[in-house]
Amino acid sequence: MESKILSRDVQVASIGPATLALRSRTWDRLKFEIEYARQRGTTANSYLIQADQAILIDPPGESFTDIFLEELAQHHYLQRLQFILLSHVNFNRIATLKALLPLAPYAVVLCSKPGAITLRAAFETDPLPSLPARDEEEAADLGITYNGDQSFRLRVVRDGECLDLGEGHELHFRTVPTPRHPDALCTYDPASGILYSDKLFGAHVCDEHLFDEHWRQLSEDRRYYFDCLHRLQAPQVKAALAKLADFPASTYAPAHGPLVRHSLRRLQLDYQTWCEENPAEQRVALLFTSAYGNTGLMAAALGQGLERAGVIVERVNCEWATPEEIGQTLERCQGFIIGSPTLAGHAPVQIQTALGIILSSTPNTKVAGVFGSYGWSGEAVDFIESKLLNAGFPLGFETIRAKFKPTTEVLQACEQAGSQFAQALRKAMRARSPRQTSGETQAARVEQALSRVVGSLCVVTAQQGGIRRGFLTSSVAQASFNPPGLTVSVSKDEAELLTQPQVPFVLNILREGKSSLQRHFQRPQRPGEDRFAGIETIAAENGCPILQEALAYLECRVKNWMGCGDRYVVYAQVERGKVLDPTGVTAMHHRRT
Ligand SMILES: Cc1cc2nc3c(=O)[nH]c(=O)nc-3n(C[C@H](O)[C@H](O)[C@H](O)COP(=O)(O)O)c2cc1C
Repeated sequence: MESKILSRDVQVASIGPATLALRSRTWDRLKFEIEYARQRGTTANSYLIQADQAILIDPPGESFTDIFLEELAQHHYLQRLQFILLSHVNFNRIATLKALLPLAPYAVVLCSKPGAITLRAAFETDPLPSLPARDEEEAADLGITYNGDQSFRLRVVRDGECLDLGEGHELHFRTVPTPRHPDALCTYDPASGILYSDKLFGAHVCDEHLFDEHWRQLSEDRRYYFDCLHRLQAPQVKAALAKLADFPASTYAPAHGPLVRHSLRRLQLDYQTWCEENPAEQRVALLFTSAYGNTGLMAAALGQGLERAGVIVERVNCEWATPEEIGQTLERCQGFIIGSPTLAGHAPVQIQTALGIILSSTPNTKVAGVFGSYGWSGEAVDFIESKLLNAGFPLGFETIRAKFKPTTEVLQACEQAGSQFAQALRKAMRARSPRQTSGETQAARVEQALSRVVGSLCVVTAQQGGIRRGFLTSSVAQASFNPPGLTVSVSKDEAELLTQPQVPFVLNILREGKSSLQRHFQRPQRPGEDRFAGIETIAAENGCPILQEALAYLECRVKNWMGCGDRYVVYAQVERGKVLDPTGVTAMHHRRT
């Protein structure tokens, strides 16, 4: 708990024979880079192998230099450090290296050939402070082989090369160049079964978990990390995976986030799938007008964020575009963002025209976004947002409003919103392209076609013998209007709860973006478990729990049911109900078949 109060620390733990992980942690967003936009903090992972010879793998960047070196010195006599491996070279890391080398004067720096070019250039422009004098006698006392060379020692590691540290730690190096890190190296240690995977298999997440026993909770962060870092270099990542496949690794030790041990095979398969994914073009229409340039500045920042996340942006200044051009652009794009100033209490007429086109001819499956600058009342943005929400468009980011000229913070928020929008778009596109089932049987075709029927995600909550129960369902449909009634399809286990006349229950309709509730109620209830521990609820008038984070709820009473195949269909009448979050969007379940 205490570590959450500290903004930075170094977590140290043994992860294998003679092997320590030193994770420099920050709970803050480390940098203003798109990959940190989920704001889950990050860890810069370093590793220390203390065999006959000692190697430090990947010292962290300069935000951690002092705390890291202080901690490292607690675990190793730095004079005796023989190797420092840089899996890739960046300027941040060089700062720590420059502080470390005078403390570890006998250490040889290892990196790939392209890494050595960067390193030499950095040391030429900003030379290393002179290292303490070294001599063979002192080296011998320390148990180090030393050839008397007084200069900074750099050794280029080639693909396939090995380095024997003793005690079975014979490191195997593989170069894994990508456009973003042309100098990247991965290293396998057979003594521990650890593959030091650098930028592969990581996540920008900071918490107490050293390993990935909570891997299900990491899936979105891992995917986000992949999308930000690797999506645009998928062919090179695929080649890297093939190169590393020979190593029988039992643990991946990445540069960021938890080490991968419990979900190693799963993450391997995920990476292979993500690399294979048809990089379907993602195109967003950025529609705006700007009388004095303020909304225009916001549009520029949003466009930048979208493009950095790999999305094609079609910018349309509605002042100059014809309605046909606007319509055609919207048709080509899977999402749109609309920005407007407020002038005399309204959006300018050109924006009203664009909005009319959207509302009359754009399917509400497209992801939308709203932004704009205003002076005092800002009606235009509110108006556009409410029209889009009422029409059922999902919003890819929370609407952004700037008072007059946007500040640097607002522009940063716009750029970040661009990347968030790209993620929402990707998610929506994935949901709309279900995985093919294998084979071309009639049953497979039926399953695929049936999966196109989507339902809102709901949690049914009820009480049985004083015990509160709840389960997730997406098989809900309105069945009657007067009186209002609905049907829920339930499994045979769940039917026990609802197949009784007049039994009350609450249907909690979930909100898009609240996947924690979904995950919670997805897993089966364990005997004796309080299903609602840690979940905020209030009691409905019928006595059943209402989930406070739901989008809306309906208090229902069972009237009838029938067995249908492997399920029961329950008909219930709705007695009361309320929308809890008028601006939220209903969460939908798109089946993966
Ligand atoms: C003629 C005029 C009328 C305006 N009317 C409103 C208004 O009714 N409500 C409001 O919040 N801002 C109003 N504003 C302020 C603008 O919305 C604000 O200056 C905004 O930054 C303009 O954005 P732009 O630079 O993208 O055109 C008005 C500005 C002008 C010049």
